Amino acid sequence: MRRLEEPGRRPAATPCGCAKPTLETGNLLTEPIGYLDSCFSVKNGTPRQPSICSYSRASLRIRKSIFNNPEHSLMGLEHFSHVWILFVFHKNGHLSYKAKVQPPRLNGAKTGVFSTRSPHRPNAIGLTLAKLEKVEEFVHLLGGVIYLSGIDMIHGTPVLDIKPYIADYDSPQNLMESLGDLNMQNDQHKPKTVCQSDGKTNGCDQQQLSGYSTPQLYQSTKEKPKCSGDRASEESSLRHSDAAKDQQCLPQCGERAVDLSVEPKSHQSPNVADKHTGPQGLEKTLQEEDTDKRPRSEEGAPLVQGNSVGMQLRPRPSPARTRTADSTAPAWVREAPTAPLQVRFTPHAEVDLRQLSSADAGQPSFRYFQSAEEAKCAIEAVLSADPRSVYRRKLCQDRLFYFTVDIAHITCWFDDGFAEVLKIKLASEPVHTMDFKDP
Ligand SMILES: C[S@@+](CC[C@H](N)C(=O)[O-])C[C@H]1O[C@@H](n2cnc3c(N)ncnc32)[C@H](O)[C@@H]1O
Repeated sequence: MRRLEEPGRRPAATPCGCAKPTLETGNLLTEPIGYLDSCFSVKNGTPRQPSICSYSRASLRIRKSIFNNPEHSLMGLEHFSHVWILFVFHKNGHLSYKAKVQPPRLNGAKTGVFSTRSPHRPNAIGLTLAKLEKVEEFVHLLGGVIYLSGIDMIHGTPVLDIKPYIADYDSPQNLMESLGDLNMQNDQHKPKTVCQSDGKTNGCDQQQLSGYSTPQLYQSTKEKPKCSGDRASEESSLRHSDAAKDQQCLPQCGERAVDLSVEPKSHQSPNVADKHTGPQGLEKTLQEEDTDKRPRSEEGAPLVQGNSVGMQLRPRPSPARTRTADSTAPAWVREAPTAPLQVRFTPHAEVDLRQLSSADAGQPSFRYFQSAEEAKCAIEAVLSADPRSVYRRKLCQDRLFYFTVDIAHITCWFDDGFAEVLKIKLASEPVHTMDFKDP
């Protein structure tokens, strides 16, 4: 039986003295899901990033004690080509509270720890994108094993979690209507503004401050975000548009590369998309895969050498899978159970939104959004993707749906193929920028 609380670890107390559950405070007591068997035994010589050596190999046996039904934990993972591994830099000796570090590439110069991948960090947590070579299900009394390549972790590394790499979610190229698309269409290559504060005075250059001179996180801009009034129809038309036309089009800002799907190539299954770039340098492209020169088994699968792993790679089962230029994932991660919804605003809701964003009449204005248009885009994006739970969508379709974003409390309803915003009011508890303040 797992112990949830260790002696000595106390849940943090609230100002009123009551104990707060550890998850609420972020004081997580970690329990490694397994310890890595790695081809690297010591830090010295271990690649500094996974992309450096795609043949560096490791395996991870999942500890059975972690789950109630351990045999299920790896289910479905074999459909992904890459995984994120979250781990502890256990050979660092101690946690590091140095705010500046000297990454090797800076050749002796220092920079802030959060701008680096340094192993010396306050929580000693590492993040590696590795290629998933094989998944071995749980057998009898033994925990399941995953086999990885392209790793930068040493033997014995405690692993905290595994998450699938999903190009649609994890690659900035595939982000829909990112803030960058909305606000920075013309200054993509400009360095970001950095404010340096000595704690007493604001050390920002006045020019740089222009966007931050109010207490808001963001200040309104005059720039109108390019937010399509009807994303749902845009998406579906893009999806179904003729391939030749698609191929001539390069994705514009705000468009999703994923939507410009090309006709599947003859060797691909129909739901395979060959569009995304992904973990660079980690995986071979489709073409390269065919010219792989590694030793092969009789079945044609590349044979992996290496004593700790000693495995033979088999072609993974490929049910409905979506393939990007560099990674694969099961099709379900891209195929939402429902088509994107059209989003409408009643005239009343439009007025509400304008009122909410008007800075006059003592009305608080948005803290995160830069304008009413941006707020509208955000609301559209949220609703278009149908934020309802499956239960609500299937069994309580006629219920009003509420959510809060920034200072806006939104009331809407759904029907076949659309969501309609009925009312937008000032939220009684707007989303705060900081829930936990420094003491
Ligand atoms: C620069 S870190 C990057 C790790 C990860 N990709 C990240 O960005 O969080 C990689 C280096 O950490 C060191 N390292 C790997 N595993 C470690 C462990 N378990 N404890 C301490 N250091 C480790 C090795 O020297 C390796 O070269």
